[in-house]
Amino acid sequence: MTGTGFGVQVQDLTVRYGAETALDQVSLEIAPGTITGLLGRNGTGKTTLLSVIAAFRRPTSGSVLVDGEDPWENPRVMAGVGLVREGGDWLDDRVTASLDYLEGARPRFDRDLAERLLDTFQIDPCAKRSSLSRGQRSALSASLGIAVRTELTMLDEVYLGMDAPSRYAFYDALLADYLEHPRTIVLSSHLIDEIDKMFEDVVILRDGTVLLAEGADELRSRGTTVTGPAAAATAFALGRDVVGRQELGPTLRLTVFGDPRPGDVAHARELGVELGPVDLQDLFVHLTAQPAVAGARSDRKTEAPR
Ligand SMILES: Nc1ncnc2c1ncn2[C@@H]1O[C@H](COP(=O)(O)OP(=O)(O)OP(=O)(O)O)[C@@H](O)[C@H]1O
Repeated sequence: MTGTGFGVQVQDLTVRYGAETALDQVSLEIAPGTITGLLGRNGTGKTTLLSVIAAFRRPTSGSVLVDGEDPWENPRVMAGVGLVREGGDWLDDRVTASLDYLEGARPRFDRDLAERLLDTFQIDPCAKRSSLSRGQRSALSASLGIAVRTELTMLDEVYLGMDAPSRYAFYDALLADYLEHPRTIVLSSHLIDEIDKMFEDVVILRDGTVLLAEGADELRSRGTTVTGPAAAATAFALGRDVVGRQELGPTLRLTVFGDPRPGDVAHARELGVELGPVDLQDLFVHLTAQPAVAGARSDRKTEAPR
């Protein structure tokens, strides 16, 4: 699903807050019409990056292009860019006033959808945002973030305050609307296991730099789970980078990181172990816990949209 929505090119982007360097020479690309997971541990620069892309903040140096143009004071581009944060501080206090505002200001805003989502999350449109619980404020922000349908929609950990049923309702609603109305979506998070199936591309930030930027499937293919009798699984994993271990009675499941090797399938069959796919969450924890990873790319080359 590509070609609809705004693409983003970030080149050598540095942002400093006084002596603190939040982003250091970051280069990456977000293809139009994709869902990208922007991942990183706390304080790695995710919000700062999204704020610069949304033109809330000027970079210290480097450049950002959204749909081919500098977004700063650019009404055409900004009309198609939405950055949604958890607390809904971008919204009016009265929910209906936010709906009225978005209807006037954002041509693609779907009020019916917004009202249906508010109903799903049991939010009274006549309520005041300040009277809602934290989870309801998150759900309000997330609902309007979906319904606004900006060509580039960035959701910055918007679902953190929501309980599990609400989060799953949000993921379902976002995916359904994305399939019907393709656009570019960036989801920032450090909680990955619930949403990793949605990502087509993944950017992982670490200490203000790009640790890795690639297709989610490509990243997943760099890890394998090995399941079988403990001795056999251990024999298969010998000399490999083991990043996860789970004992299930006499059975052992190991998660190994690294590109598959020729002969792996035959070797697994000989040993009587099963090879399977890996969770992005496991790889994320491994990659971001370590000082350096061989093979991780420090930037993302320009790619034709897939
Ligand atoms: N307004 C600010 N003034 C000074 N330092 C800041 C400011 N905003 C962010 N920082 C610092 O910049 C770095 C990156 O912060 P940022 O909020 O972008 O990270 P994040 O990845 O979004 O974190 P989290 O997952 O915790 O929300 C952190 O070290 C943070 O302390």
